Amino acid sequence: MDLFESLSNKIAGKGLRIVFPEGTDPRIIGAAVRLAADGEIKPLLLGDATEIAKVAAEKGFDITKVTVRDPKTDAFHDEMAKAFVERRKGKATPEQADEMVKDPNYFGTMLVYMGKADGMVSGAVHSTADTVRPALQIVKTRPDATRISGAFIMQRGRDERYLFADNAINIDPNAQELAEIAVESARTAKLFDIDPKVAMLSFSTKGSAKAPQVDKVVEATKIAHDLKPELALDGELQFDAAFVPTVAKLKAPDSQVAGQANVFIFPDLQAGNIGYKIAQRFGGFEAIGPILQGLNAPVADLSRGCNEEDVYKLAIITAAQAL
Ligand SMILES: CC(C)(COP(=O)(O)OP(=O)(O)OC[C@H]1O[C@@H](n2cnc3c(N)ncnc32)[C@H](O)[C@@H]1OP(=O)(O)O)[C@@H](O)C(=O)NCCC(=O)NCCS
Ligand SMILES: CC(=O)OP(=O)(O)O
Repeated sequence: MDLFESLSNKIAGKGLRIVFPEGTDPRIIGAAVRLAADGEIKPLLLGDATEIAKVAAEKGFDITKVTVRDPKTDAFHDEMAKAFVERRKGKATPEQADEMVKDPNYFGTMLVYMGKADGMVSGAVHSTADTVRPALQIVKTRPDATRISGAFIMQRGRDERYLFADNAINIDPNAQELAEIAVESARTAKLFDIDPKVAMLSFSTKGSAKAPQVDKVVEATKIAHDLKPELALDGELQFDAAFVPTVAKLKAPDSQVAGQANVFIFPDLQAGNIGYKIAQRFGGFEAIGPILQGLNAPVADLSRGCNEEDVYKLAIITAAQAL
């Protein structure tokens, strides 16, 4: 079954509410209208109602089934500002909170934190830092996770599907952080029907190069094995050794993962972000994400280069993460 058919079946009838802080963007409005028409997700657009109605009319969207709220004038503002101050525990004054929750990304994140929305999708207009900072500060990590990272489902056709991480958050993770990203990515992969075989990527395969950057990946591989001994995970592997069976036989003949990997862990964000965009733009892969993993509640950060279809699909994934 197609991934989105399967996810749509999972969320059907649950009435999950997804908030979109960038309510005046035509890609967001278009996706929200489609989701409302499907009836499986209740979309909530944030922004000035007149402005949203104007953009919708210009693009020919019927927004009658979509709820709109304006963070600048919302009746819930005072209650939210109070909850924000409590959550930030001395890191925000009431005056700061008063202004901050008028920001759509903070308002949307607070709705998720306060249980008024099941998930949030933003980032079509805002940078990743501005999109995810509220989630890092307010929603925070799950009790059993220590780091938040960003994964992409990379899909080509109906059946070819991989997970890449971290492509969005941790700029230069140390070995411990990289190991935790790998373990968390395996967990995310299962959500999307991928039986994880995790490759810890490097420019070296099994000692073929020597450098501190390689040592970090070797160390991360050891830590990840200790964290989850039962997980099929190996490193350090170059991408060809991880992915191509004939190359794996030459470069890493004893590996149970080389040549068969489907979860690819990049050593840092330079490699991860560049890597996914190359697969997307040269390789014809659909890049769905970044899906934030390790958070207490689902918040997703779109790439600013996204289209309406990307928004629609990431909303379905975000709703599925809320189950
Ligand atoms: C995500 C990012 C914005 C966070 O950095 P920041 O805004 O400087 O955040 P801070 O260090 O001030 O931390 C803010 C809060 O988030 C928490 N935090 C930061 N990174 C975290 C992580 N990876 N996991 C869990 N919590 C994290 C901090 O502990 C802090 O919590 P506190 O305020 O309650 O003490 C930053 O790592 C970043 O810019 N990453 C790259 C994003 C990017 O451009 N990606 C490419 C495009 S997708
Ligand atoms: C994930 C990502 O690279 O986001 P953006 O393109 O918005 O920087």
